[in-house]
Amino acid sequence: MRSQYLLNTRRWVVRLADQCSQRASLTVSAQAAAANEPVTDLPELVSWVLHRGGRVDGATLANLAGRDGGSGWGLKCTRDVQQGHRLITLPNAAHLTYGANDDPRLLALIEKVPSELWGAKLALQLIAQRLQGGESQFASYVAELPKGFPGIPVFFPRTALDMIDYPPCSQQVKKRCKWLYEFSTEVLARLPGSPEDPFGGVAVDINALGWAMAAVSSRAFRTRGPTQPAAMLPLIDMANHTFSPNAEVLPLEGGGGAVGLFARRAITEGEPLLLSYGQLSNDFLFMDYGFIVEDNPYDSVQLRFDVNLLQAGALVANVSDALGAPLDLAPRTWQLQLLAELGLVGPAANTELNIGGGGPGAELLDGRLLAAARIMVARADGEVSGRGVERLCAVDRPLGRDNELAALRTVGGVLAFALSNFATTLDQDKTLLAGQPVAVPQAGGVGERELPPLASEDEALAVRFRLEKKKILSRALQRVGALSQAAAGNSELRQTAGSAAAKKGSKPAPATGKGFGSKKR
Ligand SMILES: C[S@@+](CC[C@H](N)C(=O)[O-])C[C@H]1O[C@@H](n2cnc3c(N)ncnc32)[C@H](O)[C@@H]1O
Repeated sequence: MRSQYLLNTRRWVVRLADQCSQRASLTVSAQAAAANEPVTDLPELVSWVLHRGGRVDGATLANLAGRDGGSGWGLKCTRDVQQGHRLITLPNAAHLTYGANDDPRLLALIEKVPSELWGAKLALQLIAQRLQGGESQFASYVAELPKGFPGIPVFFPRTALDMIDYPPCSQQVKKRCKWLYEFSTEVLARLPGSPEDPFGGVAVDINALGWAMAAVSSRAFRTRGPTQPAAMLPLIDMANHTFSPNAEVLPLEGGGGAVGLFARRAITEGEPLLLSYGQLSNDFLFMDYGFIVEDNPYDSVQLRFDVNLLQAGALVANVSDALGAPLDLAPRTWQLQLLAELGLVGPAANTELNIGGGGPGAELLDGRLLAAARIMVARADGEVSGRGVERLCAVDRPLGRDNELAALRTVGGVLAFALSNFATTLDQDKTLLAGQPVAVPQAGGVGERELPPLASEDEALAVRFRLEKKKILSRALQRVGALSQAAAGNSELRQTAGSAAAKKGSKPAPATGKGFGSKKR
């Protein structure tokens, strides 16, 4: 079956090109993505590694579907091994990468890809290897790569894409689709018949490029450092992800680029061999790997700072000034100066704020967000000036009782505002995931419309992704509540005269408009 597949490789890519000419966008390749046919003859991959000069000692491939921390195929330990044991050795010759020995036409094409899209560079090499079929030294490896990558949002149909409902991620998906479309139509489509063509006249279309990009983003390693080409590491790349891995990939000393998969601790026979793909947010896991981790300590909600965001938060939380009027956060010169010191305004400002994402046990609130609120609710610069950026950002070190209560209330309003920007609530998402429909307000606020039960795995993944964002915002709101209680009961905090006060007993008002930032990568 595998050799037949190899013979068909060229035709398979052409078939994707045919599909693309009939359809406009990448989302149409969902069918190809859904066809995540199980890889066949997996032990052959082990033979191939041995044939390429590698070693396998205590590891094998296994179908781990349903096991914790893994999906589909993975690696497992075949005997008890000690910490530091080398389970797989992969010499340089078994790494799928690119370099000076490759076809100059391929290297010239790779050069056309911007350096930050390192995965796309390697994807072009993967396509070249795929088109070589049985002549490629990596034929066995390439043939056993999944034919589709379900869960990766660039392959989602429109309905599932819309369900992500989190602009930093949706925008990033659109950006990726745009790049795939432009590179395939403006660069790849012009290659057949030209002297620059490294693909032997085969039309490589957006679906073929999308497949290769997904294969790379979900499997490649950067063992040679950030400035060197990435590599696919056959067999080792069958290891699934966890944040508490029992294995790790390390370069071999004096190994001329060879790498090994090592046991990080003693591992018993039958245990899955799990790597950490990195301390990644769900945005990265979702977009690059097609899965998310529940209660991921590295996941965050990204907000884009703007004084208007604080103003919206103050309005939502009914923060009033000393005279009881709604707080007006039009910044004064000294406030703008302090916001500039925080790096939140000005030409070189970094306005990205993150709620959560610092790792296990880390502070959920963004110190710069609280500092900005402390500055903006202060009525006189003496309340906040001269403290230094670090002190202003210290979440657990209020400057004064009234200032802190108003600042925390404003931050709570910002979080509630961010939550209100989702089309559904956290509980409604849980209902949807339980297979039930939910009723949500119509756009414009008049009447309700029913959201039907989720229709696909893609839709369920999109809803699980956004549910995790809502959980982070809810936890951050709880944290604000706890900090407010502590500040209110802290008798050592000096009352700061003239500062804005949080109006007690008032409920957050509904808000409209998006306060999310856009994902930069
Ligand atoms: C490097 S591959 C690992 C081998 C893969 N399981 C396979 O069958 O080819 C990475 C892919 O495995 C899956 N995966 C890895 N770790 C996972 C996890 N903790 N939860 C869900 N899926 C996971 C995802 O589909 C991901 O894109």
